Amino acid sequence: MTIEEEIKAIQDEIDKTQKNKATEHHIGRLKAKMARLKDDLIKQAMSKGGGTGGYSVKKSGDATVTLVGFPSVGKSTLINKLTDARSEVGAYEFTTLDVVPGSMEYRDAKIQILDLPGLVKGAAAGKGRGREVISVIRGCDLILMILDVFNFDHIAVLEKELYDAGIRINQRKPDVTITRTLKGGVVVTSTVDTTIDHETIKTILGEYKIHNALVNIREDITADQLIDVVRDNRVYIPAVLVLNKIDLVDKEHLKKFPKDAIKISADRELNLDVLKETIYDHLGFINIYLKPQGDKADLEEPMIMRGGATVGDVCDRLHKDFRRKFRYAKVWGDSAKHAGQRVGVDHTLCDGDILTIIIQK
Ligand SMILES: Nc1nc2c(ncn2[C@@H]2O[C@H](COP(=O)(O)OP(=O)(O)OP(=O)(O)O)[C@@H](O)[C@H]2O)c(=O)[nH]1
Ligand SMILES: [K+]
Ligand SMILES: [Mg+2]
Repeated sequence: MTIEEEIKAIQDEIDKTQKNKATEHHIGRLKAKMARLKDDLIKQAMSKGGGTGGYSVKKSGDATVTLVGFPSVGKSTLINKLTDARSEVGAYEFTTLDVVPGSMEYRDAKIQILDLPGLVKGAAAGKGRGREVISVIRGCDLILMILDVFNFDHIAVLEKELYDAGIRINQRKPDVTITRTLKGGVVVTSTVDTTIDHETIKTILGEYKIHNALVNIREDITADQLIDVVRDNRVYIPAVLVLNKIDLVDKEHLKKFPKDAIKISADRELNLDVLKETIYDHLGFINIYLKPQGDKADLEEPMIMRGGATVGDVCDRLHKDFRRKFRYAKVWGDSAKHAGQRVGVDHTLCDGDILTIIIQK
């Protein structure tokens, strides 16, 4: 049996198993097996490429957004309208074979957008340079899932490919920690009621050969989410649904699509301003004002960071040596307990904070 066939066999077994308390732990074991096989598949696909032919994409700007979709949904047409890029457009599939970067300036932010080759079914397992495309997607800050009015049902395939590649869209990392221990078995503590029972948790960990660990659960999670925590190679990225080519259908027909999809025509430039605003909002930028020691803060030109950024992130942005040479920082603003609070690299900043960084000379 090939890995694909094994995965299929396990999926069939999960599908035909009645879901109830008595079978929960059997299903948990099957899911863990399947997750492991999918990881094998990804590894296999990567080694086949021999490590060559990967796209080298230099990140630039304040954040990176990728255009993800099936061939010919209009990704290249869109990047040409949103940025300074000139990516080839064609009425045939796989016009784009490379990653094409563009830069969009919006409000005070410089946003990098990457046009990608079309993703197809089986991409996560390496089809159509799928692995290379996926590794670019894994590194981005926001995914635009591009669909067109003719093939909206492709959404399920896109979601599955991203999922199989370890990309979790519009999810937070579960608030669960697993700490390996030398003995004592698997001990589960939880601060909330959990839907999966402790036996199932142990079974799933056992599938990954974890027989001694402290599992601390602070949020109710599914078996699949527990597997994600065990695997620890998942990325959590926000995504926005974009429906292109709306110029080709009438208003009545458009009502059939989900409300939260941004409906555009890249070619006719319909609704692109709404899309830009949505991109900006989803990236959750914050402004940080730098204040050199003993001097006034620069209130004219804030530094644009992503929400959740730490003092260390600001150091990295300023200079490659800043984190190494860092001594301490002082903060004024919403993140500070008091004006001028002394903080370390792990301190999380808020929008509007004023920051002084002190480094070794
Ligand atoms: N009517 C209409 N056609 C569009 C629109 N956007 C793109 N197209 C057409 O759709 C076809 C495919 O566009 P591309 O921009 O090459 O699509 P792509 O997603 O980059 O395709 P690949 O690179 O092959 O994956 C071209 O013929 C475009 O002119 C749109 O908003 N409306
Ligand atoms: K095309
Ligand atoms: Mg293209």
